[in-house]
Amino acid sequence: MADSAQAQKLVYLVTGGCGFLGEHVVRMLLQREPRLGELRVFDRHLGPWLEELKTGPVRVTAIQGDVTEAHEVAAAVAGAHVVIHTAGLVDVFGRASPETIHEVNVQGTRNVIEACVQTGTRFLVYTSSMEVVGPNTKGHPFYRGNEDTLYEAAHRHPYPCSKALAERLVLEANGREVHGGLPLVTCALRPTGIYGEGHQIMRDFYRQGLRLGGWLFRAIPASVEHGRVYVGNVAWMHVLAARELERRAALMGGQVYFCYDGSPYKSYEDFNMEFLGPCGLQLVGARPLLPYWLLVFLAALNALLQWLLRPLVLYAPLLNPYTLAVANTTFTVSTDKAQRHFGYEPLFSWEDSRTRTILWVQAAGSSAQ
Ligand SMILES: NC(=O)c1ccc[n+]([C@@H]2O[C@H](COP(=O)([O-])OP(=O)(O)OC[C@H]3O[C@@H](n4cnc5c(N)ncnc54)[C@H](O)[C@@H]3O)[C@@H](O)[C@H]2O)c1
Ligand SMILES: CC(C)CCC[C@@H](C)[C@H]1CC[C@H]2[C@@H]3[C@H](O)C=C4C[C@@H](O)CC[C@]4(C)[C@H]3CC[C@]12C
Repeated sequence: MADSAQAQKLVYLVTGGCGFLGEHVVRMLLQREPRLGELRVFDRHLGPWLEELKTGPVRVTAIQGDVTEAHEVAAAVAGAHVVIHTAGLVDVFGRASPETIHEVNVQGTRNVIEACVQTGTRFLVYTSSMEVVGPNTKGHPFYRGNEDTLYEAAHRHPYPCSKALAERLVLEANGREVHGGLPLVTCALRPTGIYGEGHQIMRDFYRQGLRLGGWLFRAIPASVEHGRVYVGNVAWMHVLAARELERRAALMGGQVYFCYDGSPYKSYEDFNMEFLGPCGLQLVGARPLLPYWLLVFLAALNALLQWLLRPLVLYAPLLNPYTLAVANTTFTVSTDKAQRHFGYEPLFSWEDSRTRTILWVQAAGSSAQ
């Protein structure tokens, strides 16, 4: 990645490249990264859609592997110029054990860093999460905050704990000497709640609404703002950050950036209705139908049932004390740090993001996608 080699073709590795965000990053790199020479897609579960990408001008290499296996990660990283590490176990519902979440998100990230150091890969972009900051368990609002806003980050749930630890590892690795003697340059991107094509929870809400005859019932006050960002813009920010890390190493190295775009500030449910409404669903109630104390009780009951039933069956409903706290606490960002540091501007307008998501929900809701 030197000035004299403008035309040099680069090898990129995307871990978790077959996930919701990962697929968008992969496709975005192929569309928008002119210096891409080879794209390695590393995932535990490879998607069949990768096959169609192999016929294009850029060499696409699919690698089935596990980030918790250091030797598999090292083999995939060897010879790559840039790593975008987006693989992670996203579980706030109690499907996986805390140990497994830690293993994938923390040890997996450690393996990626060590692989970069051992093999001489210098540029690492990590997909972190807003949950590294909050919402915290005390329900403190984070109202249109930025990367410098003071906030009491108090983590107890395994998922945000693991993302916070992994992010710290990535940031602390900035400046480490990699094989060949040059410094590693890292940064972390913190998306809020991502939506868009491939968003399984949105699809689940749509199907649930259809089952209930087209109705969804308000649970959270409309005044609680929940930050959301379109997946295409999150992918674009990853591509830009990866591209600019060398030229702006001194500025960007060791930095965190919230992922943002022009998506409106709304409650979780009102935001979902931007897509589910045009698909024929209605949200009943200007106010929550159930009192909050009852939701707290139901969430606690779900947690108890999950624990009691665990030896027999996995019971993992959407509502639990943690998801209720996240949905019921204002957490929105307003920042221009990524714009100032590496020229990020959203690629997709809100109207475009909305239209693309509606078309996907309509198609996904009626198929077994
Ligand atoms: N979805 C969101 O709203 C959101 C918000 C902020 C941050 N994030 C972060 O973005 C990243 C991607 O999330 P997503 O929503 O696309 O989730 P996802 O589950 O759709 O994608 C994660 C991918 O990682 C892969 N993976 C999991 N464990 C692996 C392992 N041990 N080895 C190799 N690959 C493995 C999965 O197979 C999957 O393809 C995660 O790091 C997540 O923490 C997501
Ligand atoms: C009506 C509610 C009580 C129903 C519960 C909704 C709940 C499942 C939703 C609300 C907020 C969602 C999280 C939020 O968008 C941000 C993230 C960050 C990311 O790193 C992982 C996903 C996650 C936790 C979303 C999961 C689903 C949540 C909790």
